[in-house]
Amino acid sequence: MGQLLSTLMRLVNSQKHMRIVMLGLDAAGKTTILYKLKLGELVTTMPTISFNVEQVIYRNLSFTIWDVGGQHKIRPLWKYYFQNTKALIYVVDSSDVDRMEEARDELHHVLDDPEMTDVKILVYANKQDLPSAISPIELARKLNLHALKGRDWHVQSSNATTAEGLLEGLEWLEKALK
Ligand SMILES: Nc1nc2c(ncn2[C@@H]2O[C@H](COP(=O)(O)OP(=O)(O)OP(=O)(O)O)[C@@H](O)[C@H]2O)c(=O)[nH]1
Ligand SMILES: [Mg+2]
Repeated sequence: MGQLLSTLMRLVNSQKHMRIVMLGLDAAGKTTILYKLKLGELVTTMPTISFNVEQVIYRNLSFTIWDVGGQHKIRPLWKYYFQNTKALIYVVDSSDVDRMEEARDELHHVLDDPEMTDVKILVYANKQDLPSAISPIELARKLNLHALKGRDWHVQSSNATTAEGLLEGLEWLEKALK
């Protein structure tokens, strides 16, 4: 019995806990992604006015994912979620070509914060199902990711409504965080 308990405790303790912040412009698909990962369900979302937080278990990692509202007037609040963050998930609506520069500038502004110097960066090139969506390669160029010297980043194509690409993104994060 004692041995069983200690084996169980070892298993529980072997699970690594990681704090992740998920950001991106309004309507990029962050809340849709969070609940698709958490519940496997497509939820009807409203624009997030503060944040949602959920624990998502992936393999032996336990991610606490903070999904913070992306509307312009509340973006100054993003910085309050940076402390102790191991990774940034940055969600982009790949079809919203008119706002690519805005998405790029907000991302680089976040990454300039001293709290974010070591974070792994997973970009979901979301809404790939829409006809005007640009490719992940094109998105990496538009976001100027190649200028991020010495940073670990990855662009994952996704469709949050069907969950396509979401787990592949977490898989990259799991490896990057090892
Ligand atoms: N076609 C398509 N629609 C999507 C996709 N992901 C999200 N959406 C839709 O986009 C809209 C906005 O999604 P949200 O998840 O609320 O966006 P958000 O990034 O949380 O927005 P804020 O909370 O305002 O920052 C919703 O109508 C979603 O159903 C996708 O991959 N494809
Ligand atoms: Mg939201």
